[in-house]
Amino acid sequence: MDAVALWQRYQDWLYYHEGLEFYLDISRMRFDDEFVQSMQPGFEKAFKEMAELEGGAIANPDENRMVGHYWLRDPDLAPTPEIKQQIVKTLEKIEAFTQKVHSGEIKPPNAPKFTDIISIGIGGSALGPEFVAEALAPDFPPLAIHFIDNSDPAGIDSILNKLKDRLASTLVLVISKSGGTPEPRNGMIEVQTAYAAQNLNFPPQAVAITGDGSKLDQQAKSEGWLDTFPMEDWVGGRTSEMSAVGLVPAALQGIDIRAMLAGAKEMDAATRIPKLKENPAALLALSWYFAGNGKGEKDMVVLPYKDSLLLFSRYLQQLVMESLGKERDKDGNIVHQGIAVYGNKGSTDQHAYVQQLRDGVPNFFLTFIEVLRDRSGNSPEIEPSVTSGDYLSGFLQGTRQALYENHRDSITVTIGQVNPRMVGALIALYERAVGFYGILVNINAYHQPGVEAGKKAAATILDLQKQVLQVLQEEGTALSLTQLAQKAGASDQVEAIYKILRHLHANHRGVALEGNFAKPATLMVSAT
Ligand SMILES: O=P(O)(O)OC[C@H]1O[C@](O)(CO)[C@@H](O)[C@@H]1O
Repeated sequence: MDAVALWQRYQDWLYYHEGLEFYLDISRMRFDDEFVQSMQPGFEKAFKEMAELEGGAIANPDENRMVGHYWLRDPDLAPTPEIKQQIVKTLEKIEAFTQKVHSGEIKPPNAPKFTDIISIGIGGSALGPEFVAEALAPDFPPLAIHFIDNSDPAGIDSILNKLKDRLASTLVLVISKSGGTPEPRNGMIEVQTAYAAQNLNFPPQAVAITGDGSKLDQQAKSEGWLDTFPMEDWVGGRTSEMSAVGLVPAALQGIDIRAMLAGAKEMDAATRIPKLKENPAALLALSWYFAGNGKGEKDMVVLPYKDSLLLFSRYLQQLVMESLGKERDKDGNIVHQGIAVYGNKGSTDQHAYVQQLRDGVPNFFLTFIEVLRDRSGNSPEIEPSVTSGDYLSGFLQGTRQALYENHRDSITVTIGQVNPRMVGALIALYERAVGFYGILVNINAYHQPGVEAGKKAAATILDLQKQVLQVLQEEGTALSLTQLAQKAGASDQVEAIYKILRHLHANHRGVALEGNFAKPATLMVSAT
């Protein structure tokens, strides 16, 4: 297609939302009218099912749950007055709590005000708050946030060391919908231990955000924690940014959560329109389907040309891959669905992997995210009539063009600026696009059965570790790995036992390994 035809295609397919100052350009996806026609029945179904979901249908049948993240930003849509009340009350409670923390009315026992937050959570209980903090937190927030989103002792130390002198004024948010996920539980215990080491009383500085009646909820209530906020049963982890999970940390950092909710509500309204060309989420889902042939054959590379949106691709990774990455469709057929997502930011990534994108294996499509406003205030000129922002903008256009010329398709999302309203809108846009795509490919986008397998296997390893340690202590003599496995009743688990022992040995955990480490079968193990 020549430049004139492309310009026409751009205009034919441009979606623009005036209220949000939001543009979606899918003109550089090479679908034709016949493809669009063929997708119409799928979209009819998607619009209908999405309306049912918003109306309170059990859209996650495996877990017998409603899917209600859309109600969080428009409580009038909630299917019952009780749910509506719950949403409104939680929001008011978050605002009242935040105001009191900021004013010092709610304060830690040994300091005049809270200065910092440690937010402990993983997956959907971390990625949204992390993305939003990076995108929107002011340079000097009322409370500075630090995330523990893993069970890595060195990572936890790094945060605790930085906060050593400020633990007395640090508020701890423990975020877990289930209240039983091991990583946040471990993080919480590590932080509690650090508080105890400084003779600080943990409960008056701790807040739980969790499902009603969960283990964490019970603990917070029985120990008299500072407060608890609910995570509703009908909100999934990866769509929880606009629930207390995302709103509490955002509000505490001074981010305008009402604006985030308003932006999401506006985008929800736009993506509720049952017409493909007038619905930006449907246009995204159409493009994803086209790119990967409805089978995820191409990866989604997300490249925001704005530093503050760095974590958007990481956030989308969970939203898209945990939602769409499914072995079976809704009829039980094996389909192995999904779309792989990666990316960081432009133009930075142009000097990392864009070489391969341009010239290498064509197994992806791109999503450029362009932000029109360069900065608040004026820019100095780097060269006559050229600013750094002009360069960034030029790099985006240039890369889009160079990739297209080499048959690499792309979507471009353009927004006026990165502010709470727009971040809310972007989250809402992708939540809906994922929902539509899930319906198009007939999978349940709201469960995550695959994650359970890894969790169960990890629990088995930890049980095996306990068994092995017990045998070693009882034996009191050096054993080969095979002997130890036999005595532990796990003859088929020699490799797992070897890895457990190697880790314990490296950490001086009462286990000595001797022999040739290049030939693990020769190793002898004893208790120290
Ligand atoms: O909030 P929770 O219950 O601790 O779960 C954390 C994450 O773990 C998962 O259940 C599985 O990874 C995610 O869906 C969820 O966001």
